[in-house]
Amino acid sequence: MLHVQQVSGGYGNEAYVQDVSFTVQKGEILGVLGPNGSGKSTMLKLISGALPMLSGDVALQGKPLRAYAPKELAKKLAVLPQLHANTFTHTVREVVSLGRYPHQSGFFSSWRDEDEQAVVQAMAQTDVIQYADTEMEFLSGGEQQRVFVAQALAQKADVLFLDEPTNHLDIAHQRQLLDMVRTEAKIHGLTVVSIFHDMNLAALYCDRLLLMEKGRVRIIGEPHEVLVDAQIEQVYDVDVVTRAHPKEATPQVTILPSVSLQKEARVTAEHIHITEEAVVLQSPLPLRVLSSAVYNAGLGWYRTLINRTVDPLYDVTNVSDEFAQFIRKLGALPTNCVGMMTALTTDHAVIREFNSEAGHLIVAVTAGVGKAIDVSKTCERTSHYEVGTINTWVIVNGELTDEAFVQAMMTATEAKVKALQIEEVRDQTSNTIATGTATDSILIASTQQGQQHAYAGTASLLGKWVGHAVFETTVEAIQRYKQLKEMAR
Ligand SMILES: Nc1ncnc2c1ncn2[C@@H]1O[C@H](COP(=O)(O)OP(=O)(O)OP(=O)(O)O)[C@@H](O)[C@H]1O
Repeated sequence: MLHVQQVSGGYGNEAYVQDVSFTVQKGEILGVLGPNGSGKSTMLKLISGALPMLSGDVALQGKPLRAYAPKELAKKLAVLPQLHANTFTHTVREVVSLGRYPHQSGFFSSWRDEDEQAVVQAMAQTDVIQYADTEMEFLSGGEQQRVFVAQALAQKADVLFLDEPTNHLDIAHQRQLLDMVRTEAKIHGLTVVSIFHDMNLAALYCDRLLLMEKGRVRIIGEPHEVLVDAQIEQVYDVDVVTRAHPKEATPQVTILPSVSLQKEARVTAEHIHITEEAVVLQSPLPLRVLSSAVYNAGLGWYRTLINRTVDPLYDVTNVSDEFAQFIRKLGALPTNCVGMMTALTTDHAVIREFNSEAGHLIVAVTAGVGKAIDVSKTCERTSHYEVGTINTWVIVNGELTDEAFVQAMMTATEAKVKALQIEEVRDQTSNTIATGTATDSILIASTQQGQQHAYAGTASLLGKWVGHAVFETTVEAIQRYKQLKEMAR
Protein backbone atom coordinates (compact mmCIF):
# COMPACT_ATOMS: atom_id res chain seq x y z
CA MET A 1 0.00 0.00 0.00
CA LEU A 2 2.67 2.54 1.12
CA HIS A 3 6.31 1.99 0.16
CA VAL A 4 8.93 4.34 1.56
CA GLN A 5 12.38 3.76 0.10
CA GLN A 6 15.60 5.35 1.34
CA VAL A 7 14.01 8.74 1.93
CA SER A 8 16.34 11.56 3.01
CA GLY A 9 15.57 15.23 3.41
CA GLY A 10 14.89 18.10 5.78
CA TYR A 11 14.86 21.83 5.67
CA GLY A 12 16.87 23.42 2.86
CA ASN A 13 19.80 21.31 1.72
CA GLU A 14 20.38 19.66 5.06
CA ALA A 15 19.13 16.07 5.22
CA TYR A 16 18.11 15.78 8.86
CA VAL A 17 16.11 12.64 8.06
CA GLN A 18 18.32 10.04 6.46
CA ASP A 19 17.74 6.84 4.60
CA VAL A 20 14.28 5.97 5.94
CA SER A 21 12.70 2.85 4.42
CA PHE A 22 9.54 0.96 5.40
CA THR A 23 6.36 -0.52 3.99
CA VAL A 24 2.86 -0.30 5.45
CA GLN A 25 0.20 -2.76 4.34
CA LYS A 26 -3.46 -1.92 3.77
CA GLY A 27 -5.32 -1.90 7.09
CA GLU A 28 -2.12 -1.68 9.11
CA ILE A 29 -1.34 0.90 11.81
CA LEU A 30 2.33 1.89 12.04
CA GLY A 31 3.31 3.93 15.11
CA VAL A 32 6.32 6.26 14.89
CA LEU A 33 8.25 6.85 18.12
CA GLY A 34 11.41 8.75 18.99
CA PRO A 35 12.71 11.51 21.26
CA ASN A 36 12.03 15.21 20.66
CA GLY A 37 13.87 16.36 17.56
CA SER A 38 14.55 12.83 16.27
CA GLY A 39 12.90 13.71 12.95
CA LYS A 40 9.43 12.15 13.26
CA SER A 41 7.48 15.16 12.00
CA THR A 42 10.07 15.92 9.33
CA MET A 43 9.85 12.31 8.10
CA LEU A 44 6.04 12.51 7.98
CA LYS A 45 6.26 15.79 6.03
CA LEU A 46 8.70 14.20 3.58
CA ILE A 47 6.59 11.13 2.93
CA SER A 48 3.37 13.15 2.58
CA GLY A 49 4.95 15.51 0.05
CA ALA A 50 4.72 18.57 2.35
CA LEU A 51 8.54 18.84 2.23
CA PRO A 52 10.61 18.00 -0.87
CA MET A 53 12.81 14.92 -0.55
CA LEU A 54 16.52 15.23 -1.27
CA SER A 55 16.59 11.58 -2.29
CA GLY A 56 14.47 8.44 -2.10
CA ASP A 57 11.01 7.39 -3.25
CA VAL A 58 7.52 7.10 -1.82
CA ALA A 59 4.89 5.05 -3.64
CA LEU A 60 1.23 5.00 -2.71
CA GLN A 61 -0.86 2.15 -4.11
CA GLY A 62 1.98 1.40 -6.53
CA LYS A 63 2.24 4.94 -7.92
CA PRO A 64 5.03 7.40 -7.00
CA LEU A 65 3.82 10.26 -4.83
CA ARG A 66 5.18 12.84 -7.24
CA ALA A 67 3.01 11.38 -10.05
CA TYR A 68 -0.18 12.35 -8.20
CA ALA A 69 -1.91 15.71 -8.89
CA PRO A 70 -2.40 17.53 -5.53
CA LYS A 71 -6.16 17.00 -5.41
CA GLU A 72 -5.88 13.38 -6.51
CA LEU A 73 -3.30 12.80 -3.75
CA ALA A 74 -5.58 14.46 -1.17
CA LYS A 75 -8.30 11.92 -1.98
CA LYS A 76 -5.85 9.13 -1.18
CA LEU A 77 -3.94 10.64 1.73
CA ALA A 78 -5.17 12.72 4.69
CA VAL A 79 -2.73 14.34 7.10
CA LEU A 80 -3.27 15.55 10.65
CA PRO A 81 -0.31 17.90 11.26
CA GLN A 82 1.25 18.63 14.65
CA LEU A 83 0.53 22.36 14.40
CA HIS A 84 -2.70 23.64 12.95
CA ALA A 85 -3.56 26.67 10.88
CA ASN A 86 -5.35 29.47 12.72
CA THR A 87 -9.04 28.65 12.47
CA PHE A 88 -10.34 30.64 15.45
CA THR A 89 -13.12 32.49 13.69
CA HIS A 90 -14.47 29.41 11.91
CA THR A 91 -17.16 27.11 13.25
CA VAL A 92 -16.43 23.44 13.88
CA ARG A 93 -18.60 22.44 10.93
CA GLU A 94 -16.65 24.78 8.62
CA VAL A 95 -13.28 23.41 9.77
CA VAL A 96 -14.39 19.80 9.32
CA SER A 97 -15.93 20.63 5.94
CA LEU A 98 -12.50 21.73 4.69
CA GLY A 99 -11.66 18.03 4.73
CA ARG A 100 -14.04 17.60 1.81
CA TYR A 101 -12.05 20.02 -0.35
CA PRO A 102 -10.42 17.30 -2.52
CA HIS A 103 -13.87 15.96 -3.38
CA GLN A 104 -15.19 19.33 -4.62
CA SER A 105 -15.03 20.46 -8.19
CA GLY A 106 -15.48 24.15 -7.26
CA PHE A 107 -15.07 25.23 -3.65
CA PHE A 108 -18.41 24.52 -1.86
CA SER A 109 -20.21 24.86 -5.16
CA SER A 110 -20.97 21.18 -5.50
CA TRP A 111 -21.77 20.18 -1.91
CA ARG A 112 -23.50 16.82 -2.13
CA ASP A 113 -25.26 14.51 0.33
CA GLU A 114 -22.16 12.36 0.45
CA ASP A 115 -20.07 15.38 1.60
CA GLU A 116 -22.60 16.26 4.26
CA GLN A 117 -22.70 12.65 5.47
CA ALA A 118 -18.89 12.45 5.66
CA VAL A 119 -18.72 15.67 7.72
CA VAL A 120 -21.49 14.62 10.11
CA GLN A 121 -20.01 11.13 10.51
CA ALA A 122 -16.52 12.50 11.21
CA MET A 123 -17.91 14.93 13.82
CA ALA A 124 -19.83 12.07 15.46
CA GLN A 125 -16.80 9.74 15.46
CA THR A 126 -14.69 12.35 17.24
CA ASP A 127 -17.45 13.46 19.61
CA VAL A 128 -17.56 17.10 18.44
CA ILE A 129 -20.97 17.12 16.76
CA GLN A 130 -22.47 19.01 19.69
CA TYR A 131 -20.10 21.89 18.89
CA ALA A 132 -20.92 21.93 15.14
CA ASP A 133 -21.98 25.59 15.16
CA THR A 134 -19.52 26.77 17.80
CA GLU A 135 -16.53 28.83 16.77
CA MET A 136 -13.16 27.17 17.34
CA GLU A 137 -11.90 29.84 19.76
CA PHE A 138 -14.54 28.75 22.29
CA LEU A 139 -13.28 25.14 22.43
CA SER A 140 -10.68 23.66 24.76
CA GLY A 141 -7.34 22.40 23.39
CA GLY A 142 -8.53 18.78 23.40
CA GLU A 143 -11.83 19.65 21.71
CA GLN A 144 -9.98 21.58 19.00
CA GLN A 145 -7.66 18.62 18.47
CA ARG A 146 -10.69 16.36 17.92
CA VAL A 147 -12.05 18.80 15.34
CA PHE A 148 -8.79 18.59 13.35
CA VAL A 149 -8.94 14.79 13.51
CA ALA A 150 -12.55 15.03 12.23
CA GLN A 151 -11.32 17.18 9.36
CA ALA A 152 -8.77 14.50 8.38
CA LEU A 153 -11.39 11.75 8.69
CA ALA A 154 -13.94 13.67 6.60
CA GLN A 155 -11.44 13.52 3.75
CA LYS A 156 -12.28 9.77 3.50
CA ALA A 157 -8.77 8.96 2.29
CA ASP A 158 -7.32 5.45 2.13
CA VAL A 159 -4.22 6.48 4.07
CA LEU A 160 -4.10 8.63 7.19
CA PHE A 161 -0.95 10.30 8.56
CA LEU A 162 -1.36 11.52 12.13
CA ASP A 163 1.16 13.63 14.06
CA GLU A 164 0.43 13.11 17.77
CA PRO A 165 -3.35 12.62 17.37
CA THR A 166 -3.91 12.23 21.11
CA ASN A 167 -2.23 15.53 21.97
CA HIS A 168 -4.34 17.37 24.60
CA LEU A 169 -6.86 14.51 24.85
CA ASP A 170 -8.02 13.05 28.18
CA ILE A 171 -7.80 9.25 28.54
CA ALA A 172 -11.45 8.67 27.59
CA HIS A 173 -11.04 10.63 24.36
CA GLN A 174 -7.63 9.04 23.67
CA ARG A 175 -9.31 5.66 23.82
CA GLN A 176 -12.32 6.76 21.79
CA LEU A 177 -10.11 8.21 19.06
CA LEU A 178 -7.73 5.28 18.86
CA ASP A 179 -10.54 2.69 19.07
CA MET A 180 -12.12 4.46 16.14
CA VAL A 181 -8.85 4.55 14.15
CA ARG A 182 -8.35 0.85 14.84
CA THR A 183 -11.91 0.02 13.75
CA GLU A 184 -11.44 1.99 10.52
CA ALA A 185 -8.17 0.14 9.91
CA LYS A 186 -9.41 -3.36 10.70
CA ILE A 187 -12.91 -3.15 9.22
CA HIS A 188 -12.57 -0.64 6.39
CA GLY A 189 -8.89 -1.16 5.53
CA LEU A 190 -7.69 2.34 6.48
CA THR A 191 -3.88 2.47 6.44
CA VAL A 192 -2.40 4.59 9.22
CA VAL A 193 1.02 6.05 10.05
CA SER A 194 0.88 7.88 13.35
CA ILE A 195 3.45 9.65 15.51
CA PHE A 196 3.11 9.03 19.24
CA HIS A 197 4.91 10.33 22.31
CA ASP A 198 3.03 7.91 24.54
CA MET A 199 4.73 4.64 23.69
CA ASN A 200 2.25 2.65 25.78
CA LEU A 201 -0.70 3.89 23.75
CA ALA A 202 1.29 3.18 20.60
CA ALA A 203 2.01 -0.37 21.78
CA LEU A 204 -1.68 -0.92 22.52
CA TYR A 205 -3.00 0.29 19.19
CA CYS A 206 -0.28 -0.20 16.56
CA ASP A 207 0.55 -3.37 14.65
CA ARG A 208 4.17 -2.29 14.31
CA LEU A 209 6.34 0.50 15.66
CA LEU A 210 9.14 2.47 14.06
CA LEU A 211 11.66 3.99 16.46
CA MET A 212 13.58 7.02 15.20
CA GLU A 213 16.92 8.17 16.54
CA LYS A 214 18.77 11.24 15.25
CA GLY A 215 16.94 11.29 11.92
CA ARG A 216 17.40 7.58 11.22
CA VAL A 217 15.34 4.44 11.79
CA ARG A 218 16.72 2.66 14.84
CA ILE A 219 14.35 -0.32 14.52
CA ILE A 220 11.00 -1.22 13.01
CA GLY A 221 9.04 -4.20 14.31
CA GLU A 222 6.23 -5.44 16.50
CA PRO A 223 5.84 -3.60 19.84
CA HIS A 224 7.63 -6.38 21.75
CA GLU A 225 10.67 -6.03 19.46
CA VAL A 226 10.84 -2.26 19.77
CA LEU A 227 9.91 -1.61 23.41
CA VAL A 228 12.92 -3.37 24.85
CA ASP A 229 14.41 -1.80 28.00
CA ALA A 230 18.00 -1.42 26.77
CA GLN A 231 16.93 -0.02 23.40
CA ILE A 232 14.55 2.57 24.88
CA GLU A 233 17.17 3.52 27.48
CA GLN A 234 19.79 4.13 24.78
CA VAL A 235 17.53 6.10 22.46
CA TYR A 236 15.80 8.25 25.10
CA ASP A 237 18.60 8.29 27.71
CA VAL A 238 16.23 7.36 30.53
CA ASP A 239 15.92 4.30 32.77
CA VAL A 240 12.81 2.25 32.07
CA VAL A 241 11.22 -1.08 32.91
CA THR A 242 9.06 -2.90 30.39
CA ARG A 243 6.26 -5.15 31.59
CA ALA A 244 3.40 -6.99 29.92
CA HIS A 245 0.09 -5.15 29.74
CA PRO A 246 -2.20 -6.90 32.25
CA LYS A 247 -4.89 -7.72 29.67
CA GLU A 248 -3.48 -7.21 26.16
CA ALA A 249 -0.58 -9.10 24.59
CA THR A 250 1.69 -6.09 24.35
CA PRO A 251 4.44 -4.47 26.43
CA GLN A 252 4.09 -1.30 28.47
CA VAL A 253 6.99 0.90 29.47
CA THR A 254 7.37 2.58 32.85
CA ILE A 255 10.01 5.20 33.55
CA LEU A 256 12.21 4.82 36.60
CA PRO A 257 12.67 8.13 38.43
CA SER A 258 16.33 8.97 39.09
CA VAL A 259 15.33 10.61 42.37
CA SER A 260 13.57 8.20 44.74
CA LEU A 261 11.18 9.46 47.37
CA GLN A 262 11.40 6.15 49.20
CA LYS A 263 13.00 6.46 52.63
CA GLU A 264 15.27 3.70 53.88
CA ALA A 265 13.66 1.41 56.43
CA ARG A 266 13.62 -2.15 57.71
CA VAL A 267 10.72 -4.42 58.57
CA THR A 268 10.93 -6.47 61.75
CA ALA A 269 8.55 -8.63 63.76
CA GLU A 270 7.88 -5.57 65.92
CA HIS A 271 5.79 -4.22 63.07
CA ILE A 272 3.41 -7.16 63.52
CA HIS A 273 0.64 -6.89 66.07
CA ILE A 274 -1.89 -9.54 66.95
CA THR A 275 -5.45 -8.90 68.07
CA GLU A 276 -8.35 -11.33 68.43
CA GLU A 277 -9.45 -10.50 64.91
CA ALA A 278 -6.24 -10.58 62.92
CA VAL A 279 -2.47 -10.77 62.61
CA VAL A 280 -1.50 -7.42 61.08
CA LEU A 281 1.84 -6.25 59.73
CA GLN A 282 2.02 -2.48 59.39
CA SER A 283 5.19 -1.85 57.40
CA PRO A 284 7.16 1.40 57.70
CA LEU A 285 7.64 1.34 53.92
CA PRO A 286 5.65 -0.09 50.98
CA LEU A 287 6.47 -3.75 50.37
CA ARG A 288 6.52 -5.39 46.96
CA VAL A 289 4.18 -8.34 47.39
CA LEU A 290 3.37 -11.41 45.33
CA SER A 291 0.55 -13.38 46.86
CA SER A 292 -2.41 -15.70 46.44
CA ALA A 293 -4.28 -13.73 49.12
CA VAL A 294 -8.05 -13.34 49.19
CA TYR A 295 -7.82 -9.56 49.04
CA ASN A 296 -5.49 -7.85 46.50
CA ALA A 297 -3.89 -11.06 45.20
CA GLY A 298 -1.14 -10.94 42.59
CA LEU A 299 1.74 -8.51 42.38
CA GLY A 300 1.62 -5.05 43.92
CA TRP A 301 2.95 -2.65 46.55
CA TYR A 302 1.30 -2.68 49.96
CA ARG A 303 2.05 -1.47 53.49
CA THR A 304 -0.46 -3.54 55.43
CA LEU A 305 -0.61 -7.34 55.49
CA ILE A 306 -3.54 -9.00 57.23
CA ASN A 307 -4.21 -12.60 58.21
CA ARG A 308 -7.76 -12.41 59.49
CA THR A 309 -9.68 -14.84 61.65
CA VAL A 310 -13.15 -15.50 60.28
CA ASP A 311 -15.99 -17.76 61.27
CA PRO A 312 -15.69 -21.20 59.56
CA LEU A 313 -19.13 -20.46 58.06
CA TYR A 314 -17.99 -17.07 56.67
CA ASP A 315 -20.10 -16.24 53.62
CA VAL A 316 -17.67 -15.86 50.75
CA THR A 317 -20.14 -14.46 48.20
CA ASN A 318 -19.05 -10.85 48.54
CA VAL A 319 -15.60 -11.09 50.07
CA SER A 320 -14.25 -7.98 48.39
CA ASP A 321 -16.68 -5.43 49.88
CA GLU A 322 -16.85 -7.12 53.25
CA PHE A 323 -13.06 -7.40 53.52
CA ALA A 324 -12.65 -3.74 52.49
CA GLN A 325 -14.95 -2.72 55.35
CA PHE A 326 -12.90 -4.81 57.77
CA ILE A 327 -9.66 -3.17 56.57
CA ARG A 328 -11.14 0.32 57.05
CA LYS A 329 -12.29 -0.65 60.53
CA LEU A 330 -8.64 -1.45 61.34
CA GLY A 331 -7.72 2.06 60.24
CA ALA A 332 -5.91 0.87 57.10
CA LEU A 333 -6.61 1.59 53.43
CA PRO A 334 -8.02 -1.23 51.27
CA THR A 335 -5.88 -0.08 48.32
CA ASN A 336 -2.75 -0.46 50.46
CA CYS A 337 -3.51 -3.84 51.96
CA VAL A 338 -3.19 -7.57 51.20
CA GLY A 339 -5.62 -9.75 53.14
CA MET A 340 -5.80 -13.47 53.88
CA MET A 341 -8.37 -15.37 55.92
CA THR A 342 -8.23 -18.33 58.27
CA ALA A 343 -10.74 -20.10 60.49
CA LEU A 344 -8.03 -20.42 63.17
CA THR A 345 -7.89 -18.06 66.11
CA THR A 346 -4.90 -15.72 66.11
CA ASP A 347 -3.20 -17.55 69.00
CA HIS A 348 -2.30 -20.17 66.36
CA ALA A 349 0.03 -17.70 64.63
CA VAL A 350 3.76 -18.39 64.80
CA ILE A 351 6.04 -15.50 63.88
CA ARG A 352 9.80 -16.00 63.56
CA GLU A 353 12.67 -13.76 62.58
CA PHE A 354 15.87 -15.01 60.93
CA ASN A 355 19.06 -12.97 60.74
CA SER A 356 20.91 -14.77 57.99
CA GLU A 357 23.59 -14.33 55.34
CA ALA A 358 20.66 -13.70 53.02
CA GLY A 359 19.53 -10.78 55.16
CA HIS A 360 16.76 -10.36 57.69
CA LEU A 361 13.69 -12.53 57.11
CA ILE A 362 10.36 -12.71 58.89
CA VAL A 363 8.11 -15.72 58.47
CA ALA A 364 4.56 -15.87 59.85
CA VAL A 365 2.41 -18.99 59.60
CA THR A 366 -1.03 -20.14 60.73
CA ALA A 367 -1.42 -23.84 60.04
CA GLY A 368 -4.94 -25.19 60.11
CA VAL A 369 -4.20 -28.77 59.15
CA GLY A 370 -7.36 -30.52 60.39
CA LYS A 371 -8.67 -30.85 56.83
CA ALA A 372 -5.32 -31.36 55.13
CA ILE A 373 -5.21 -33.11 51.78
CA ASP A 374 -2.73 -35.04 49.65
CA VAL A 375 -2.52 -33.25 46.32
CA SER A 376 -1.65 -36.47 44.48
CA LYS A 377 -4.96 -38.01 45.56
CA THR A 378 -7.42 -35.14 45.12
CA CYS A 379 -8.64 -36.29 41.69
CA GLU A 380 -9.85 -39.52 43.33
CA ARG A 381 -12.02 -37.57 45.76
CA THR A 382 -15.73 -37.21 45.33
CA SER A 383 -16.41 -35.52 48.63
CA HIS A 384 -16.62 -31.77 49.07
CA TYR A 385 -13.48 -30.03 50.33
CA GLU A 386 -13.68 -28.64 53.81
CA VAL A 387 -11.97 -25.43 54.74
CA GLY A 388 -8.72 -25.53 56.63
CA THR A 389 -5.92 -23.25 55.69
CA ILE A 390 -2.18 -22.84 55.96
CA ASN A 391 -1.35 -19.18 55.48
CA THR A 392 2.33 -18.40 54.96
CA TRP A 393 4.02 -15.00 54.89
CA VAL A 394 7.68 -14.59 53.94
CA ILE A 395 8.99 -11.05 54.32
CA VAL A 396 12.50 -10.27 53.09
CA ASN A 397 14.54 -7.18 53.85
CA GLY A 398 16.19 -7.16 50.47
CA GLU A 399 15.71 -6.61 46.76
CA LEU A 400 14.29 -9.48 44.72
CA THR A 401 14.03 -9.91 40.97
CA ASP A 402 10.74 -11.20 39.55
CA GLU A 403 12.46 -14.55 39.08
CA ALA A 404 13.41 -14.58 42.77
CA PHE A 405 9.81 -13.80 43.77
CA VAL A 406 8.45 -16.78 41.85
CA GLN A 407 11.26 -19.05 43.03
CA ALA A 408 10.68 -17.96 46.64
CA MET A 409 7.06 -19.09 46.26
CA MET A 410 8.20 -22.51 45.04
CA THR A 411 10.85 -22.84 47.74
CA ALA A 412 8.43 -21.84 50.50
CA THR A 413 5.82 -24.28 49.18
CA GLU A 414 8.32 -27.14 49.15
CA ALA A 415 9.36 -26.25 52.72
CA LYS A 416 5.72 -26.28 53.83
CA VAL A 417 5.17 -29.72 52.25
CA LYS A 418 8.25 -31.03 54.06
CA ALA A 419 6.92 -29.68 57.37
CA LEU A 420 3.63 -31.55 56.85
CA GLN A 421 5.61 -34.69 56.09
CA ILE A 422 7.81 -34.40 59.21
CA GLU A 423 4.76 -33.70 61.36
CA GLU A 424 2.98 -36.66 59.71
CA VAL A 425 -0.10 -34.65 58.87
CA ARG A 426 -2.46 -36.98 57.01
CA ASP A 427 -5.18 -36.66 54.41
CA GLN A 428 -8.08 -38.27 56.31
CA THR A 429 -9.74 -39.50 53.12
CA SER A 430 -6.77 -41.20 51.44
CA ASN A 431 -4.86 -41.82 54.69
CA THR A 432 -1.66 -40.66 53.01
CA ILE A 433 0.71 -37.85 54.07
CA ALA A 434 -0.89 -34.51 53.26
CA THR A 435 0.78 -31.83 51.16
CA GLY A 436 -1.35 -28.86 52.16
CA THR A 437 -5.00 -27.88 52.43
CA ALA A 438 -7.56 -26.94 49.78
CA THR A 439 -7.31 -23.20 50.52
CA ASP A 440 -3.66 -22.53 51.43
CA SER A 441 -2.40 -19.06 50.76
CA ILE A 442 1.14 -17.74 50.37
CA LEU A 443 2.75 -14.35 50.29
CA ILE A 444 6.28 -13.22 49.45
CA ALA A 445 7.03 -9.60 50.36
CA SER A 446 10.21 -7.58 50.09
CA THR A 447 11.38 -4.09 50.95
CA GLN A 448 13.23 -3.86 47.59
CA GLN A 449 16.10 -2.20 49.46
CA GLY A 450 19.49 -3.53 50.53
CA GLN A 451 20.89 -6.95 49.64
CA GLN A 452 20.04 -7.97 46.08
CA HIS A 453 18.75 -11.44 45.26
CA ALA A 454 18.62 -12.54 41.65
CA TYR A 455 17.37 -16.02 42.64
CA ALA A 456 15.52 -17.76 45.43
CA GLY A 457 15.59 -21.36 44.20
CA THR A 458 16.35 -23.99 46.80
CA ALA A 459 20.13 -23.89 46.25
CA SER A 460 20.47 -20.08 46.10
CA LEU A 461 21.50 -18.05 49.14
CA LEU A 462 18.03 -16.60 49.69
CA GLY A 463 16.35 -19.90 48.78
CA LYS A 464 18.33 -21.79 51.44
CA TRP A 465 17.12 -19.39 54.11
CA VAL A 466 13.54 -19.16 52.86
CA GLY A 467 13.43 -22.97 52.85
CA HIS A 468 14.89 -23.23 56.34
CA ALA A 469 12.75 -20.42 57.80
CA VAL A 470 9.46 -21.61 56.31
CA PHE A 471 10.15 -25.21 57.34
CA GLU A 472 10.99 -24.31 60.96
CA THR A 473 8.07 -21.90 61.34
CA THR A 474 5.54 -24.24 59.72
CA VAL A 475 6.64 -27.18 61.88
CA GLU A 476 6.14 -24.99 64.95
CA ALA A 477 2.76 -23.76 63.69
CA ILE A 478 1.58 -27.34 63.10
CA GLN A 479 2.75 -28.31 66.60
CA ARG A 480 0.91 -25.34 68.06
CA TYR A 481 -2.22 -26.32 66.14
CA LYS A 482 -2.00 -29.83 67.60
CA GLN A 483 -1.43 -28.48 71.15
CA LEU A 484 -4.33 -26.05 71.01
CA LYS A 485 -6.54 -28.80 69.59
CA GLU A 486 -5.50 -31.09 72.45
CA MET A 487 -6.16 -28.38 75.05
CA ALA A 488 -9.62 -27.74 73.62
CA ARG A 489 -10.62 -31.39 74.16
N1 LIG B 1 10.78 24.40 9.97
C1 LIG B 1 11.99 23.99 10.34
N2 LIG B 1 13.10 24.57 9.85
C2 LIG B 1 14.32 24.17 10.19
N3 LIG B 1 14.57 23.13 11.02
C3 LIG B 1 13.52 22.51 11.55
C4 LIG B 1 12.17 22.88 11.24
N4 LIG B 1 11.34 22.05 11.91
C5 LIG B 1 12.12 21.21 12.61
N5 LIG B 1 13.41 21.46 12.39
C6 LIG B 1 14.55 20.72 12.97
O1 LIG B 1 14.54 19.38 12.47
C7 LIG B 1 14.89 18.44 13.49
C8 LIG B 1 13.81 17.38 13.59
O2 LIG B 1 12.59 18.00 13.99
P1 LIG B 1 11.21 17.24 13.99
O3 LIG B 1 10.14 18.25 14.19
O4 LIG B 1 11.12 16.37 12.79
O5 LIG B 1 11.39 16.31 15.26
P2 LIG B 1 10.31 15.41 16.02
O6 LIG B 1 10.93 14.06 16.19
O7 LIG B 1 9.00 15.46 15.32
O8 LIG B 1 10.26 16.16 17.42
P3 LIG B 1 9.09 16.39 18.50
O9 LIG B 1 8.96 15.10 19.23
O10 LIG B 1 9.68 17.44 19.37
O11 LIG B 1 7.86 16.81 17.79
C9 LIG B 1 15.05 19.27 14.76
O12 LIG B 1 16.42 19.44 15.02
C10 LIG B 1 14.40 20.59 14.47
O13 LIG B 1 15.03 21.65 15.14
